[in-house]
Amino acid sequence: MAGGKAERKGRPAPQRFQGIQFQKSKGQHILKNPLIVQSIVQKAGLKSTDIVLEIGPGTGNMTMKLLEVAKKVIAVELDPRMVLELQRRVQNTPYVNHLQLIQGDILKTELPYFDVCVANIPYQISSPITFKLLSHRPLFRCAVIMYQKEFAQRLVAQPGDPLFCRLSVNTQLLARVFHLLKVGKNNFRPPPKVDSSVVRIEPRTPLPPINFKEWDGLIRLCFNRKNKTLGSIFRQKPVVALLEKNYKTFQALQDASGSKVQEVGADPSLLGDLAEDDSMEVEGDADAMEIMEEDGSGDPSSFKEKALGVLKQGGYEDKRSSKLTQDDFLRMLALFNKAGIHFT
Ligand SMILES: C[S@@+](CC[C@H](N)C(=O)[O-])C[C@H]1O[C@@H](n2cnc3c(N)ncnc32)[C@H](O)[C@@H]1O
Repeated sequence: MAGGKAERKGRPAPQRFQGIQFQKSKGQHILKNPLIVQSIVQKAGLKSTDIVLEIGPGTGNMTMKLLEVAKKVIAVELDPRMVLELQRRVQNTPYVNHLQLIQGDILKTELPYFDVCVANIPYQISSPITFKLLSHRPLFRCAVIMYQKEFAQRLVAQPGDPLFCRLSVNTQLLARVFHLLKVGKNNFRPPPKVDSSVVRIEPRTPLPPINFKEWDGLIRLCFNRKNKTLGSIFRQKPVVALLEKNYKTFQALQDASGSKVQEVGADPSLLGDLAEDDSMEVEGDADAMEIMEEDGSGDPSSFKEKALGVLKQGGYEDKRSSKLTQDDFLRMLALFNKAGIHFT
């Protein structure tokens, strides 16, 4: 049994399984409650024809259940000790030819074709793996993934929720997301410090025909200070300077080409960029920007007035990003781009 003897001198005994010591640096928290494993597999709604991608199978508690239902499981595991353990576990079972085990880092692995992804992932790769899946083509049917509870809450947060953020907007642009199940820390061995939640992700198809770099530029800017009005964000000197620079570059490109510059369409390879979980990188910190905010009494023909004019036209000037819907952001981006204002 994992853990072996009880605690020695107040230190928790090392957590082991079949001689394997679990490594926190690899997010190795094994799901030990069979009822939770069963519930996750059942909520994935698998068909007997499905190819399932499992990320981080570990010792294979979920893998064995997936093999009972799916046609094939492709499991990508970083730790060679876990790969050996899972190979040992599946051999001499009827499923041995239905499991393809790949040893490697899922973030560096070219994803194979799969219908459904089911995974209890290491939480440190939550954001990049979510966007890697969502930029994979052909699209999968759904993903049922265990995340740290707070991350899951941000994924599904709606406008007006305190946790509504750039992650919520970007994920929900690409997929419908549903909270399925809360999972307490004691269902894992060793127990992590945080609670967990299982989320279902269904990719949207087709995606809105927008340039994702432009989209992300706008969303970063808006969520840099999500509780400020958009009018106040677009009055900040560094923001005005950045947008004006983009504007001039775009105009120059148009002049040089002698025609309208082609907009980049909905290219899924650009989706990976949405994974970075920080806010807009306009030079200067938020407090400094407060001081640098323009007073609004400037030259009406200035670039700042042009940008504010777009906000007014759409009725956004007094709105806050924390309360805006996906459609609001899409409409705002279209208005800015129509006025020649760009975010990349
Ligand atoms: C939270 S454990 C889940 C284990 C098992 N699926 C379960 O539910 O009991 C995460 C697993 O992902 C593996 N892992 C960590 N980083 C990984 C990566 N970058 N690529 C693939 N697997 C990874 C760990 O070695 C570990 O086995």
